[in-house]
Amino acid sequence: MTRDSKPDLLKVEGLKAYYQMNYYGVEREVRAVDGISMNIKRGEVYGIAGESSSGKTSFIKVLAAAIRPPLRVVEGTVKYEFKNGPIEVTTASPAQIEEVRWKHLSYIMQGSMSVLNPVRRIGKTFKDFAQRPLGLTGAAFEDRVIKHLARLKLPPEVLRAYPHELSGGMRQRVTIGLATVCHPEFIIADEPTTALDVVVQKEVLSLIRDIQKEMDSSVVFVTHDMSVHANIADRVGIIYAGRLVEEGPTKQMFFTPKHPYTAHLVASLPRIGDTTQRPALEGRPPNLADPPQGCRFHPRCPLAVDKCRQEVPPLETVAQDHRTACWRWQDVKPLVGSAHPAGVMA
Ligand SMILES: Nc1ncnc2c1ncn2[C@@H]1O[C@H](COP(=O)(O)OP(=O)(O)OP(=O)(O)O)[C@@H](O)[C@H]1O
Repeated sequence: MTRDSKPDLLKVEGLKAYYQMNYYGVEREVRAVDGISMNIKRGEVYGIAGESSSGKTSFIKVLAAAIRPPLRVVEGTVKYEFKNGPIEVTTASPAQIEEVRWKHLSYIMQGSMSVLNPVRRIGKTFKDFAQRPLGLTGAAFEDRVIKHLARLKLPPEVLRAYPHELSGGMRQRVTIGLATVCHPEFIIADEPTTALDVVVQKEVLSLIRDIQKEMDSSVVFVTHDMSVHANIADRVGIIYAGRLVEEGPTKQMFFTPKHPYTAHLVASLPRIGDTTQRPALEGRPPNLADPPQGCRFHPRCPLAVDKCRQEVPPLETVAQDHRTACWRWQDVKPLVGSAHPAGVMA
C-alpha cells in the first residue's frame, strides 16, 4: 500500500494549546502550541524535532490526551479514527479517554522512571495498566505479559523486580513493553532514547520499529536528535516556537529542506570523515509568552525580508507530502555539509 492509499488515523486541525497562569493576579499565557494542523496515516512513523522549549512535549501531551492545567486547549481539534470508532480527544470525557487508553492509544512519557512507580513491582504495574484493557486474568494474563517481555528480551523475573533494581536500558524496555502489550493502534513516545547509551539506543529504536511494523500501528515520537529521525521516521515534522514550520518524507527533509531552520538542524548533524566547522545558528528561540510578529523564525533567519517580519507564512505544499511555512522557501539551499548526513541513505 502506498502512503496515499492508507487511511488517516489522526487528524489535527488548527490546534492551539496554551499554559494559562495567574501569578498574584497577573495573567500570563505561554503559547506552546499555536495553530498546528497535520495528519498521520495508519502504520506511519512520524518524528517531531525542534529545539528545547519549542512546544514538542506540549503538542504530544495533547495528542496523548494527557492535558493537565495550566495547559489548556483553546482552539482546534484532535481526532482519531480508531477501529472501535472515532474520538475527538480535546472534548472527550475522562471515561471515553479511559476506554481508548493503552488499548488504542498509548503514551511513553519522557524518562522511564517517571512512569514506573518506585514502590511497586513491575508485575503490579503491568496489572494496573493492562489487565482491564486486555480482559485477561490470572495465568492467562501473566502468560501474555511474559511472552511480550520475551520479545523485548526481558526475562520473566523482571515482573518481581522494583524499578531501581533494573538498568536504565531495561527500564526503558519495560516502559515500551507497558505501552505496547495491549497492541495499541497509536503509540506516542517522548524522547524514548534520551539518557541511554548508543548501543541500547539502537536496540530500543529497532524494538519500537519492529513492534510498530508487526502491529501496523502509527507512531509519533519526539526527539531533538536528528540522527534518530533519520533512522526510524517515515516523515519528519519540525516545530519552531509552537508552530509546525516544515514536514515531509524523511529523505527529502534531510536532502532538500525547504525551511531555513530545517536546513540548520540537518547541517548540525555529524558526518563521517567531515571535520569542517558547522554553521552555528545565532540567537535563541523566542519567548512564547511574547512571540515576534510574522514568521517566528525571522529574528534568526539569514533569508528574512520585510514580509517575514510582518506576515505569518502559511504551511504550503511544495512537493508531494512536503509542506513548509516560509515566504522564501524557493531560496532555501541545503547548508554546507548537509548532504549525506550520517545515518541517511542517499
Ligand atoms: N507546566 C508548565 N507551565 C508553564 N509553562 C510551561 C509548562 N511546561 C512547559 N511550559 C512552557 O511551554 C513552552 C513549550 O515547552 P515544551 O516542554 O512543550 O517544549 P519542548 O519542545 O518539549 O522542550 P524540551 O525539548 O526541552 O522538552 C516552553 O516555553 C515552556 O517553558
